[in-house]
Amino acid sequence: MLTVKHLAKSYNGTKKSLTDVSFSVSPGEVTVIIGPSGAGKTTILRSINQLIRDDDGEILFDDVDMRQLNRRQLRDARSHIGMIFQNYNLIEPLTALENVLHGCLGTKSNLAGMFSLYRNSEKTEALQLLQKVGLGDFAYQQCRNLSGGQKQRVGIARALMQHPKIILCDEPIASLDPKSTTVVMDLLRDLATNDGISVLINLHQVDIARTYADHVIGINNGQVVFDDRTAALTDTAVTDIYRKTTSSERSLVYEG
Ligand SMILES: Nc1ncnc2c1ncn2[C@@H]1O[C@H](COP(=O)(O)OP(=O)(O)OP(=O)(O)O)[C@@H](O)[C@H]1O
Repeated sequence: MLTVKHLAKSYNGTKKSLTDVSFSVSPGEVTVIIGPSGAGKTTILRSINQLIRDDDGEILFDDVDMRQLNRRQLRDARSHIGMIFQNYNLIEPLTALENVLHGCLGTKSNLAGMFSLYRNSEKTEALQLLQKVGLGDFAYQQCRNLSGGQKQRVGIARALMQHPKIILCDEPIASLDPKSTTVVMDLLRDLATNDGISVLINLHQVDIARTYADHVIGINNGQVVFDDRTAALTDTAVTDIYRKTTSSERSLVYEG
């Protein structure tokens, strides 16, 4: 359903943040990307829905290359891709319900979106989604009054409002305590297993990757150094993924 081929990205024209990155994400699976800080995990995730423009490669989402789409086509494709962020990206003064409703803005005309005109069926669905993530009683609370774990669950409900085929999560638990981490990861796992939604997650916590992932991709220095089922993620493999790159290896990546 998602295949990334030979993706390359340089932010400043010389240093390559990604070099020839290829991998696939299967339907209904949790795929976790791990790797040291600065390895390129966020760059990969943001390239998939073209929040940043990569330099080379293919991003096949349901066999269509995201890189070749015009603005309207890209907006349409993005409406099937949910995003979950470390800092939640909610509108804090608005209620949980209003934030979830924002998930369907991508399907509305500019005018309806500007005036936040939602159908009753959409409001009902947003309430149901808040119940699904365990926040039925918080629908009318301003998001600024919610805990981090609750905010992330609002973010998940907002993504679900898009009826996504895939949810991209950039360090979704980085700001959460262990209890909230479990709630959020259980929820993401459940969406893959029971709703058939593909979930692609950038994580720093190897133990969480081992617990929740079907498939792990290891990135080091802008390159894929591990791509296998979770059972193959041995301690040796983890050490290799997190190894420091030597200056000669880095110079390979720096070449133009
Ligand atoms: N906007 C930018 N301008 C210039 N360089 C950037 C930009 N964003 C990222 N980079 C560089 O690209 C490389 C990959 O960054 P990226 O944020 O994708 O890594 P990451 O693996 O997600 O790191 P972290 O785990 O710390 O979030 C790093 O060397 C980073 O400094």
